[in-house]
Parts: sequence; structure tokens; C-alpha cells
Amino acid sequence: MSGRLWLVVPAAGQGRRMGADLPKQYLPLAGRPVLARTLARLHAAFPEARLCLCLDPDDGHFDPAWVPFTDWRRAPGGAERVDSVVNALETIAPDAAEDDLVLVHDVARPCVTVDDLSRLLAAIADDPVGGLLAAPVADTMKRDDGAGRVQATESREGLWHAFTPQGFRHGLLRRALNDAQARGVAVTDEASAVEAAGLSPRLVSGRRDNLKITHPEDLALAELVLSAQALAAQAASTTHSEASPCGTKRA
Ligand SMILES: Nc1ccn([C@@H]2O[C@H](COP(=O)(O)OP(=O)(O)OP(=O)(O)O)[C@@H](O)[C@H]2O)c(=O)n1
Ligand SMILES: C[C@](O)(CO)[C@H](O)COP(=O)(O)O
Repeated sequence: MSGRLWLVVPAAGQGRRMGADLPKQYLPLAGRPVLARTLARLHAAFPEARLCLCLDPDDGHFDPAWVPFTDWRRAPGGAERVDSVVNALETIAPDAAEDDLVLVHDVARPCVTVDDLSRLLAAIADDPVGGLLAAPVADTMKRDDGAGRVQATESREGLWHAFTPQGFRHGLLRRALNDAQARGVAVTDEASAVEAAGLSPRLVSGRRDNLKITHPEDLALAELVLSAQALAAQAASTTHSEASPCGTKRA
């Protein structure tokens, strides 16, 4: 990979659909704030990366002790997610080169695995466009008629769920987002801005448990995912130790 690696983490949302007393990034998830868990996953995969964290300028809950990165800065959150990401790209612009790779990851996706993060980076490191973690749609898709009834069954052929991280070169992403905003193109992720610029981001198949905590029930699901991932990691390390003649079994 040429250039340095930047992580942009939009964490300036209000969590309206969650409807809690706190923005969802500060709710406890298996004993730690969601924000701390997400940053810990990113740090486990990319300890040397530079971080830009988008926070609401009026945020009264953030604690810098939750940031495990040595090189990090904050950017002011904007009205929408895209505005927060644009602010982050402006904030890092004096230090970021045109070709530096930027991975944008929602603070609300704490279950992303180190393996998926590494695979995404490997898949896009030398890609001229960039790409995103995603998964093919697995359910039958219905379109409603606006009155609570089915109007049609839509084909799911070729449809994917877009996750984060989404990774692009700093210069390309900054221009794509600025152009999309100037043209009034609706942008709900980085890839859609790059698509609006006429390019085709790479789809990198990722785990379906990289869920975005959005509604109240998602918090309990994320806890279950984290504990299932921890059990799987423990089982894998035990199997590895047993298979290795010099391996020492870990507790
Ligand atoms: N103005 C905003 C809005 C959202 N986000 C971030 O973008 C990610 C995805 O947004 P979403 O899940 O919609 O979060 P919220 O905006 O907090 O939720 P809601 O839409 O329910 O209010 C989250 O990490 C959120 O913190 C942000 O940085 N700035
Ligand atoms: C960026 C994203 O996570 C991709 O799925 C998503 O678009 C953000 O969710 P939102 O509800 O549109 O803010």
C-alpha cells in the first residue's frame, strides 16, 4: 500500500432511533461504552493508523481515555453523517497526502472483526477506486404500497448491504463528497459519493454480524455477537495450541 492509513470515525450522531437518554455511542456494551469498543477493534487491527474522531461540538460525554491511538485528533460533527465525514477530511487535509488511504467506520459498528478489517485493507490497498465491506442481501425483498400492503416483490439479485469501513484515497473521497454535496446528491455512505463521480467501488464480502446499532434491540444483539466472537476466538486458540507440538494451552 502506498501512503499512510487514516481512520475517520463519525461519532456525532444523536441516536434518535435508539431513543435512549444518551447518544448510543455512549451506551454500555458488555461493560464498556460502544465508542470505546469500536475504537479498540480498530486499534487491534491498525495500531499505527492515525485517527480522526467526529464528535458533536456540544458533546458532554466523551472521555479521551477511551481512545487507544497515540496519533489522533477530533473534528466537529455536522448536521448529517456526510457533513461529519466532510469535516473530518478537512481537518486531516493539512497532514494527509492525496494518496493516503482513509477508512471511514461508523462508531455504531463495534462488532467489526480484525479479520474483516485486515481483508478490506488488503483488498483495496492497491485498488484505483477503493471499496467497502458489504454482504449480499439474503431475504426476499418487498416493496410496500405506502398503505402497509405489499405492492411488489423485488429481485434481490445483485443487491448487497453496505457496511463500514469504506475506504478510499483522501483526495478522491474529498472531491467526491464535496461534488456530491455541491450537486445536492443524497449521500448516505462514502461509496455513494464515489459512485456519483462515475466510479465503481469494490465490494468486499464481510461478516453479517458487523451490525450497526440503530434500534434498542440491536444493543442486546451486539452483546451476543461480541460474546460469540470471544468464544470462537478462544476455541480457535485452544485448537491451535493442541495442534502445535510446542503450543502452550491458554486459559
Ligand atoms: N450528524 C451525524 C450523524 C451520524 N453520525 C454518525 O454516523 C454513524 C451512522 O449514523 P446512524 O446510525 O444514523 O447514527 P445516529 O445519527 O446517531 O442515529 P439516528 O439516525 O437514529 O439519530 C454513527 O456512527 C453516527 O454517530 C455522525 O457522525 N454525525
Ligand atoms: C454508512 C452506513 O453504515 C452504511 O450502511 C449507513 O448508511 C449509515 O446509516 P444511516 O442510517 O443511513 O445513517
